[in-house]
Formats: sequence, C-alpha cells, structure tokens
Amino acid sequence: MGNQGLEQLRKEVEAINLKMIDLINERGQLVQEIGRVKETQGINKYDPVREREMLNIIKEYNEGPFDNSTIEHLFKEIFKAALELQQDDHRKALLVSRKKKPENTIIEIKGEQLGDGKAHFVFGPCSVESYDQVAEVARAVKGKGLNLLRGGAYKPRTSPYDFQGLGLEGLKILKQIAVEFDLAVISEIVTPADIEKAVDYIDVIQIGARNMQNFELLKAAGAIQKPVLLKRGLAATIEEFINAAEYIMSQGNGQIILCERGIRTYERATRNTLDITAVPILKQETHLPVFVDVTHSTGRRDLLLPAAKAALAIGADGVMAEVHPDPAVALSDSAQQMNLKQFDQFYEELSAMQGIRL
Ligand SMILES: C=C(O[C@@H]1C=C(C(=O)O)C=C[C@H]1O)C(=O)O
Repeated sequence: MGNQGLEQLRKEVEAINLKMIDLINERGQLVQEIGRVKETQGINKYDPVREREMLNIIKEYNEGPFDNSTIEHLFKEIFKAALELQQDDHRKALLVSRKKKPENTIIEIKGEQLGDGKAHFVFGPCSVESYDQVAEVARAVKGKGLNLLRGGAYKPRTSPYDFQGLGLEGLKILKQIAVEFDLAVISEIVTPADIEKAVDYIDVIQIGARNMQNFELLKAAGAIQKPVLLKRGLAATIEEFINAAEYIMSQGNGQIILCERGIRTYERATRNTLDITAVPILKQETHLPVFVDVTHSTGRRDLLLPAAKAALAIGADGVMAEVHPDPAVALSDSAQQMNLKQFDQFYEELSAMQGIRL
C-alpha cells in the first residue's frame, strides 16, 4: 500500500475520531440529564447493576475485531467519566485547594503572618519536661525576636514504656511561659476530648504525624477557631495529607498550617526521608502555609541547617526545629535536638541565607 493509501485510511480514522467525540459528548449530556433526575429523586448516582446490564448488551452485540474484555474495559472508562460528569463540579474542588481559593491563606499568630512570603520559625523542645527547661529555650527564642515556641505535652511514642509527656501539667507550663515571655505556644493534642480544654492553654493545636488520619481528632480540630498545625503522616501520600486538611476545613476552621516532616522509606541514613518537593506541590495544590520540620525528617543534627535552607529555598513558609538546653538528658529525641549554642549558630547561618525574607 502506497503512501496515498495510508493517508486515506488515516483521514477515515480522523473522521471517526470526531464522530466519536460527538457521540461521547451526546452520551455525556444524556447522562448529565439522568444525574439531574436522580438528584431530584435522591437516588445514588452510581448504579453498578445498570452498568452491568449495559455491558452485557454491549458484549452480546460486539462482533470484533476487539475482544469483549477490551470493549468492556473501554466502556467502563466511559461510564466512569460519565459518573464524574454527574458529580457537581464545585463539590469536587476541595476547600483547601487553590482551585477553590487562588490567593494564599495568611494565618496571624502573635503578630506574625504565616503564609505572607516571609520565613517564619517554630523552635522549642521535643517534650515539655519542666518549667525551667522550657523557659531556657523560650528566652533564646525571644532573644532572636521570634514569637513561636513549640513543646510537647502529650507524646505519642513508639514504645508505651517511653516518656509519655506531662499532659495537662505540660500545657500549664506552656501557658505560663507564653504569658511571661509573650510568645505563642504550639503543642500536640492527641484526643478529640482534649481539644476544647487545650484552647485555654495553647495558641496553636498540633496534630501529629501518627494522628494525621485520626478523623475524629481532625473533626474536633475543625470545630474550634484556633490555628492547627497538621503534620504529614509517616506513610501518607500528598493527596491523603491534603484530604486530612480538608477534614479540618470542612468543619469550619480554615486556619491550617501544613507541615512536611519526612516520610518512611527504605533509606536508613536519615530518620525519615524529607520529601522536599512536597512543599511546592502543597503550595500549588492548596492555599495553606507550608512548614518543614527539619528535626523529625532528618533525625540528624548535622542535617538541620542544609535541610532548613533547602526548605526555604524551595518555597516553604517556615521551618520547625527542636531545641533543648541539654539534649543529652532530654526525655525524648535526644540525638536530634540542638543545644542553645547550636541553636544560635543554626539561626545565624540560616538568617544569613541569600534571598531569605525575615
Ligand atoms: C447514567 C447513569 O448513571 C451512571 C452512569 C452510567 C453511564 O454512564 O451509562 C450508568 C450507570 C450509573 O453508574 C444511569 O444510572 O443510567
């Protein structure tokens, strides 16, 4: 067959493509109409029995050259696309998505505007151990002109025999520190029932990696009007992370800060693997501020500074890191927290970074 024959055949294929588009769209319009009828009758959009009936008729009719399994596959895709057409469009766009809200969400905490394009920082010990221990770090944080302090009161630990945190006593210490040093304090809450009482003690509720898909906790955090710092789960995809944030926002609380904290991979050189490109993806997909926790993602003191630089360079709104007056005796995470001298040096070098806006 010469080139002319080939061209003729291709023209015929092209003409069929166009006819198919018309037919598929005509079908789509009918399905949309069916969707509207179902809506008024309160019937489920998805109807697998009806789909099966149609597939049986289609297979009965099919004379090849495509075999029945291929035809079935193609039509299943058409049904799926048709079903998506039936779901109404704005229900599909998540509240946390850029599609829904193109401009950045800015969260104001103690005069800082998280999400404003400048770099923000959250420092503090892994666990609240005593008033004096937190006060020492608070003094160092305040000394740098910073306003946000973290400290864990409820500690979800891998082993039940590890230090579980001071609980309410820890929150009380944080509250006292917040008042005395004029700081905003961030602490993790692990039980829905504790959220309501926690708002009296802390300024930002943290939902930790292990609780990212604790949906009752997310809903409880959505029902209050306080900023929530939501950490990505250990093995959560970005989509799951975004949906976890949606749980909070769908309850009415839009003050959400996302925090990438590393994910579990086969790599053992670091405690977790910092998924650095999650930052620009989350910035593109959502309108929420994005932080990077360099302590838990790396688990290594020597990597805190390069990881923090990378986070800011790639567009993170802030960095979180752990600081302890004497990491060697810390009741949790002793290998990765900075002491006060290392903290000074870390902050000095980070704030000298080119292009950083403090
Ligand atoms: C159009 C309908 O809704 C859905 C879409 C279908 C389709 O594309 O043909 C079939 C069944 C349903 O899952 C219907 O119920 O008829």
